[in-house]
Amino acid sequence: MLEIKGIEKKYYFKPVLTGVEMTIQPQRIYGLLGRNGVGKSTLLKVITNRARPTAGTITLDGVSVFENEQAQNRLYLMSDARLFNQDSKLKVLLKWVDQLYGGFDYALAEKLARQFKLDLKKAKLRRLSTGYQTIANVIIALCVPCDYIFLDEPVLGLDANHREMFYQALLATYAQRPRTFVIATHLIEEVAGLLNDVFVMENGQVALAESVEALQQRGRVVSGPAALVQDYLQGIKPLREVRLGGMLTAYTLDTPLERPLPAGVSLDGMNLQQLFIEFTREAGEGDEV
Ligand SMILES: Nc1ncnc2c1ncn2[C@@H]1O[C@H](COP(=O)(O)OP(=O)(O)OP(=O)(O)O)[C@@H](O)[C@H]1O
Repeated sequence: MLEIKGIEKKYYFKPVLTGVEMTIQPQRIYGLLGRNGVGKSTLLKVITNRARPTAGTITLDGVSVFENEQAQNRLYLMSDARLFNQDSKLKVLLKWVDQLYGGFDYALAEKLARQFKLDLKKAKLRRLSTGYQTIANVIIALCVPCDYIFLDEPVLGLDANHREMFYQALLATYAQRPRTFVIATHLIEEVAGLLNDVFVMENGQVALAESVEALQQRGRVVSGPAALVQDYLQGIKPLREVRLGGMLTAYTLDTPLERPLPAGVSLDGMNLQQLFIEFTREAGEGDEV
C-alpha cells in the first residue's frame, strides 16, 4: 500500500500541491482526475521521485520511498515519450528499461507491438509519429514488472481505435498480472469502465477519493418544478442548480433517496464525467454562453 501524507510542492514559491492525502491500495485501477493545471502530473512526479516535495511523506508498505531505490523500483511513471533517448531504437530502449527495472516482459511487448503494428526492430523513437511514440511508451508501461504503474495522459495523440486497443490491453494484462494502475486523464467517459476508484484533485489537494460504484450511486440529477425540487432537496446543498423559467435542475451527491419523489419531479443518475464536471465546476462557470 502506498500512503501519501501532507504532500506539498511549490514551484518558485507558487504552491501547486497543498497537502495531498491519499492511500493507494495494491492491485486496483484508479483514475486521477482534475481540471487543467491542478497538479496531477506534479503529484505523479513527486510520488515517483521525479520531483522533490516541499513537505510530506510517502511510504510504500510502511517504508519511505524517498531516496529508497528498492521502493522506487516498484513504482513506474509513464509520462512524456520525449523523455526517452530519441535516437534509441525501440529494442534498445526496452533493454535499457529491463536493465533499470529487471523482469521486463519482452513476450508481451512483442505481442502488443504486433497488435499495434509497431516494428520494434526497426523503429527509432524520433522517427515515430506522435501517436506511435505514445504507443511505444504505453507498451513499455504495460511490460515493466512494477507493482504501481502511473500513467500520465496515456492516450495522448492516439486515434480512437488505438485508444480502445490500449484499454483492452491494460485490462488483459491486469487480469493476467494484477497490479495497481493510476491513470491521470481527461477522457473520463472512456476510462470510466476500467476504474475501481477515483481521486479528484482540487486546489492542490485530493478533494474526493471514492469507488466509482459508490460515487455513481450518490450522484443524482433532480429536476422538475422549482418549488417541488426545493422541497424534495430540503436540507441538502446541491453541487449546482440550474433554473429555466419555473423549472429547476439540481445536481447533487447527497440526495436523501429514501424520501418519496413528488409527482412531476424526475430523479436520474449521473455518469462519472457529469459528476466530475459538476464537482469541479467553478462558481458561475458555464452559466453564460
Ligand atoms: N517544472 C515546473 N516549473 C514551474 N511550474 C511548474 C512546473 N511543472 C508544473 N508547474 C506548474 O504547476 C501547476 C500544475 O501543473 P501540472 O502539470 O502538475 O498540472 P496537471 O493537473 O497535470 O495539468 P493538465 O491537466 O493541464 O496536464 C501548473 O500551474 C504548472 O504551470
